[in-house]
Amino acid sequence: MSQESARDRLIVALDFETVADARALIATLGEAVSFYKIGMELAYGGGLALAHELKDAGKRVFIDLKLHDIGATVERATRQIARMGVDFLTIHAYPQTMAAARAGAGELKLLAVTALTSYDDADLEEAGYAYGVADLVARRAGQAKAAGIDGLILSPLELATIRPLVGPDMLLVTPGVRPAGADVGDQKRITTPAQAIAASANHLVVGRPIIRAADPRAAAQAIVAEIEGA
Ligand SMILES: O=c1ccn([C@@H]2O[C@H](COP(=O)(O)O)[C@@H](O)[C@H]2O)c(=O)[nH]1
Repeated sequence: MSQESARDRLIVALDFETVADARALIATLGEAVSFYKIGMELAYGGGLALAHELKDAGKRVFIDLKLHDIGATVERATRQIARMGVDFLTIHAYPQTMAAARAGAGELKLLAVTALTSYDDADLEEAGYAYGVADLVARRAGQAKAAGIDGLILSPLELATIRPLVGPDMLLVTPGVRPAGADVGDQKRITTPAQAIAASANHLVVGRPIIRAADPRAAAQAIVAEIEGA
């Protein structure tokens, strides 16, 4: 059971083309949101600098760059990101990548991406994997724990089987979250916020259902209320 407040368990994905668009959303959300994710789209548009602004404003920051390269490069890139003083960084859950990131991370918390939430069994087979989603996520969860990784990115559908495997201290962070009736988009493995929290997610990552909502602040507050009531 997470000790964090419902508000602190929601991470809003700043999936915008420009820093100006991201700043406008952050201003709209105000105190309703305390934790933000900067992913590839915004990072490649100058958004990494926003991480410092967010930290200075007392927010928590998750850098979602899903590092994966030869070990030396991953270790050095992870060390650079750790110097930014952010809270979470994603890496792909390959053993070499996880070991290298661990070596560079210091106090920065690492989250290993097990199987993207836009993938189902057929997508994994097409990509050449010998495992379906359930087996691949379980295998990578075990490897991440052995590598001393702090947490996992997985879909809420895997929480019930993975939590007992990794124990209470591993951070389980789930994209693939949709309030009832929300547009699913390209996500394939989803639940509602309440279902994800009830299944032991520490944090939920939500993008479009908030950032593309007609009233993003109300959408975020509704998800925080759903987390609280779960
Ligand atoms: O497996 C993964 C890993 C990362 N993501 C990221 O989370 C958000 C989800 O956005 P929505 O708009 O709520 O679908 C997005 O930034 C992804 O890059 C993921 O969805 N699945």
